[in-house]
Amino acid sequence: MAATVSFEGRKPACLTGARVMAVLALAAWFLSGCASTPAREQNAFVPLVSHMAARVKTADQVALSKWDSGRPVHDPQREAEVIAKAVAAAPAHGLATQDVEALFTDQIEASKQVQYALLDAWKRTGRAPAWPRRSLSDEIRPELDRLQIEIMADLQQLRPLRESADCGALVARAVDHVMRAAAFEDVHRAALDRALARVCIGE
Ligand SMILES: O=C(O)C(=O)C[C@]1(C(=O)O)C=C[C@@H](O)C=C1
Repeated sequence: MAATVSFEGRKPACLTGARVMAVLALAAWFLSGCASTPAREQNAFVPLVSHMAARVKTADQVALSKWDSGRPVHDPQREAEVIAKAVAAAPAHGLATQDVEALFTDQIEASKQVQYALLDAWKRTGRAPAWPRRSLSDEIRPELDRLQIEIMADLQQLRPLRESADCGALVARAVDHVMRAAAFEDVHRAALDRALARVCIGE
């Protein structure tokens, strides 16, 4: 006869009420992401990550315009303009100029990462997608300028949280949220990580 395990006469320890409560509490803590972060702050980084993700995605259009024009990805003059504009706006947003310079250097690097990846892929197949064309100077760069203003405003709001111990977890949570909505490809996801590299301070 097969041996059976009987609990007769004693309640299995794992089913006691106190233990169930403890497991549920632990699960709630785990699912909430960061136990010490108030609920209203759980999605605090979503606007910043959304705007940075939109900037990353705009690199598709930049790459296409460069494919058509043959202009190089790296445009040092434009980069200097982007950084100078952000640095000039830093004091009004309560941000340190070095911080803003680092953050927008990262945004530019993320854009170049996408551009090089797409242009290389298009070179390999010998053609670029048939997306509608947009003017770099009249449409795409003004859009990047608008996103820059949004990102600066987001950074102003997030000043204390960027220094908190929960920053990394909150950014990761926001990335998950934005990625679910945006259906990004791997190239954009990797570039977004690059863009976010120096968002958390003092980790
Ligand atoms: O405006 C361009 O030409 C871009 O490629 C965009 C961008 C940026 O991210 O702002 C990225 C790389 C260039 O070196 C300059 C600027």
